Amino acid sequence: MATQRTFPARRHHPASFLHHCPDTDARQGKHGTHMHQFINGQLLSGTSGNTLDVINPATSEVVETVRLASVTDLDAAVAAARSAFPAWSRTTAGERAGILQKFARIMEERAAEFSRVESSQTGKPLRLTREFDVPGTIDNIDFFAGASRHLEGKATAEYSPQHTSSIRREAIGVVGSIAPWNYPLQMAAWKVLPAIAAGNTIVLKPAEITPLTSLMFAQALTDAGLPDGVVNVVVGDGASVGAALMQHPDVDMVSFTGSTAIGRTVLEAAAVNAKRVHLELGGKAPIVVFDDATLDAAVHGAVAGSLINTGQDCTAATRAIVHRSVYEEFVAKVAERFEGIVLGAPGDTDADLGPLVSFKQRDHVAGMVDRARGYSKVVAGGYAPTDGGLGDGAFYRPTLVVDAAPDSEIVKDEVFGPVLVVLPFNTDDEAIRLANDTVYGLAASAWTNNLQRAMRATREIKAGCVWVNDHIPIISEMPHGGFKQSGFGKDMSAYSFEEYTQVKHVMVELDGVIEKDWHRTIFTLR
Ligand SMILES: NC(=O)c1ccc[n+]([C@@H]2O[C@H](COP(=O)([O-])OP(=O)(O)OC[C@H]3O[C@@H](n4cnc5c(N)ncnc54)[C@H](O)[C@@H]3O)[C@@H](O)[C@H]2O)c1
Ligand SMILES: C[N+](C)(C)CC=O
Repeated sequence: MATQRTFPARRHHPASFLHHCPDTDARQGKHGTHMHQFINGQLLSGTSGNTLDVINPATSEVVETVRLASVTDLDAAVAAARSAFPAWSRTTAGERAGILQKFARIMEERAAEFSRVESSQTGKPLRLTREFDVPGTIDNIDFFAGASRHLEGKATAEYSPQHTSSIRREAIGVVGSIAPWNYPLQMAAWKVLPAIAAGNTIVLKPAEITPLTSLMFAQALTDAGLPDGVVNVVVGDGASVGAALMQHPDVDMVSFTGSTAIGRTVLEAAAVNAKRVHLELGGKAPIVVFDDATLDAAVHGAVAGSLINTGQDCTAATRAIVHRSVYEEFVAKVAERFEGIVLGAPGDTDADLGPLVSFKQRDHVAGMVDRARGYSKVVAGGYAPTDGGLGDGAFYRPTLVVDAAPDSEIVKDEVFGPVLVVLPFNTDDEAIRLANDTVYGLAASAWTNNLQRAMRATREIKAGCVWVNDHIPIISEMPHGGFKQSGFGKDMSAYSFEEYTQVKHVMVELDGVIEKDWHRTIFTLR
């Protein structure tokens, strides 16, 4: 199934899931539905009194207007999840798998709709959502349907002569999850699926600017037979509703994907009640190109790996660390390919790349590039295009930066946009040192035809994933997650499933005696 997860060799319709809603008249707002909370199996309106427009960043059109959740809405969602937990956690693995299998088939039927809505709320090319986001999500659902039936533990046995010990792997309870805006559908899937497959219930807060496919996802799960309250989606802002979810006394585990800065606050909040924490944070992935690499393959990998999802990918190639003997050629070839990249709106079939998710994100990217001009050289891109109708969107040209010092902002900090910086190296030791010269450790790649070099890179680069001669592919069976300040815990794979369970040791005394041997050894019971 590797093909459906790899980056594909790229006009907007307003998002709509109105036909899933029970009461059209009550729900309609100027730009569509106002029912953007999914609590206890019902689509509801948020009660905070604040609204937020979901905007297609390719066109600046308003897709939907969301009435944001209040903390009271959040409390209702947590209460629904709490009350659904006893029954859901006692379902058999086979029952949970059956619902997930049905859900996967529903998602297949609605794939075009999911792809369209995902593109409209993020500006992503339909090519990307059709070939990557939606099929990847369906494969994930099928994976976790299977994983739910593979509870693992050590063998039951008499490790003490008087007792039989066995392992139970149990659900944790109510999970509070927070997701970012870069892959809204996939992130919802990565949070929800392992949690419910293991028998937990969940309250998910998607990024408030891209909530639509998370709501559709929850609704489709209900259509597949998921009981009310098992999955709840609350659309509210991070500082109030997000923080309240992480601190909620009735939430047993928190799972957060987003920036390292907010991740730290999540960790602090979880410490108060000693909650289990799962953090998937930022990245600054190196792509290390040795002198024996097939250079054109490395150039392709650098272009696709840095520009996927307009660079808004936590594993995106951001720092090309290139042997000095091939450095000039590498820079020239990447710059040429960057210049050839076509930008466009989701439905533009010629387009390779969409816009940034918002004008705010574009300004952040442009600000970092503008500051970098003061200490480095921008050899491709570095501006927001206005020709060909792109002026209405948050577009930014693929940007290549050279001659930056290893400790400069553009090399050290996460840009989260279509920007690649290239650094030269002379020795293998220097390459590995530069690759590890970051607080992040999410992903990395090494490009070489020398087996020993490849093996050294996979062993010595401190990252949760090291690719050899590729950069970006992910697969449901294998874990995704960081080292260092990229967080801890794994998404996807059996590792993720296990994180949403807790291991219980059950020890049964076998002989039925009142005074046990160990009592006599350490007590004189009188
Ligand atoms: N490691 C991974 O798997 C992974 C995947 C995708 C994105 N990311 C990271 O996410 C970041 C980009 O996403 P972003 O800008 O949405 O990140 P962000 O940290 O600003 O926001 C992420 C989520 O946290 C919420 N939030 C904001 N303030 C909060 C608070 N005080 N308490 C609780 N929740 C709060 C937001 O509403 C949003 O839903 C990048 O750093 C990227 O690397 C990591
Ligand atoms: C989800 N993933 C791994 C595709 C990219 C993270 O931002």
